[in-house]
Amino acid sequence: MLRSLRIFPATKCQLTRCCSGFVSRMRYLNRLKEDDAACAAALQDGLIFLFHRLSPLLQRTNRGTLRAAAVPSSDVHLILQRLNSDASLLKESVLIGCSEQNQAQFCLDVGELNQAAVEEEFGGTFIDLRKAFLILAGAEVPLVAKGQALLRWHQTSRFCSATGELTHRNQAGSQRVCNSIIYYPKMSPVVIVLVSDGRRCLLGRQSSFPRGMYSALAGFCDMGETLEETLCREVAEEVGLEVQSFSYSSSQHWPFPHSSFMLGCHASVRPTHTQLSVDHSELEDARWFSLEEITAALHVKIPPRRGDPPFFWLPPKHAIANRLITEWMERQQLGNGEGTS
Ligand SMILES: NC(=O)C1=CN([C@@H]2O[C@H](COP(=O)(O)OP(=O)(O)OC[C@H]3O[C@@H](n4cnc5c(N)ncnc54)[C@H](OP(=O)(O)O)[C@@H]3O)[C@@H](O)[C@H]2O)C=CC1
Ligand SMILES: [Mg+2]
Repeated sequence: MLRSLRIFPATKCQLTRCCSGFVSRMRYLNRLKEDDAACAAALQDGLIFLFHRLSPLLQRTNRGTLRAAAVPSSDVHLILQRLNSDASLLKESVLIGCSEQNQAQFCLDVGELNQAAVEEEFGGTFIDLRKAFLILAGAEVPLVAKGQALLRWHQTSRFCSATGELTHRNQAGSQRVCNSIIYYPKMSPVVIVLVSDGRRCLLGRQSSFPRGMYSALAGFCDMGETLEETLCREVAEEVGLEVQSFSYSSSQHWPFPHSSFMLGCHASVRPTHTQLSVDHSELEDARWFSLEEITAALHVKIPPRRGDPPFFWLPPKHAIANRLITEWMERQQLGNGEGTS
């Protein structure tokens, strides 16, 4: 069996950090993680993405679209006071990034407050993240994903699994400590792979997906597995195919189900061995799709509205599955569908 790994040329925005501020921003963020006083000071001038029981606050823009609300910390402080909240709530904010203007970005879960009252004060709505992911676009999507993942981790890591005692977080929220034991946020590695036979690509759907949505195949890495072992095993398990070659594309953090590190790949199977044997305990359906079908689906507006005729649609633009499918389509259009595509 041939199993080769090729690295795709990185896109400009991924690796060419030509703006000189990048290094200073990264060093600033690192300092905020290590220095509680500096982080507390940054919080006073920071921007906060609000959540209520892990659902992000979305506000309507002037153009009628929805976007995740990044609220100045001083405004959050005033509104929390108006809602009679304990001032210590603001300190529970977790550091998630730094804007190009060097303004620290945080997330905060106000789940202990009345949801309707907070929504009214901030002029927005808390929306379940899975639904929000189908609506949101733009640079703040990864921040919202990271914020929810970190908030979830803090909410489920309050006790030390060795001693049973309470753990304590640093101001940035990048770690929790019990005596000498330090806990860091955890992610599960997942391989996501777009399989092609050179002419068509393979998509599947789980019964839990929204109606009509198909995506690339994905699976969690087992302990001790390499990326390539997981990829070949998952394709064999889920659709009964043997991968001939594959190439790495790119990666993404994904907050579901509990924070996954998605490693995106393309894989090819022999055009003579494309008969699917779908494991229906894992996938409701899996099918080969032509270039024409994929091109049309990439232009469908999502999520479909109630009453729309049944059609298949693809994950949103910011999902790595969409990136893999778009890459495949572009290479097919260039007539370069052979090899690892
Ligand atoms: N960003 C994107 O574009 C996409 C992201 N994804 C993500 O990839 C993830 C993995 O894909 P999926 O097909 O579900 O994975 P798998 O094919 O590995 O199947 C999921 C099952 O694996 C078991 N499992 C093993 N390790 C873990 C772990 N660390 N965490 C949770 N379950 C585990 C569970 O089984 P049991 O409960 O029986 O133990 C679970 O139900 C999905 O959760 C989804 O969020 C998927 C498609 C697109
Ligand atoms: Mg799977």
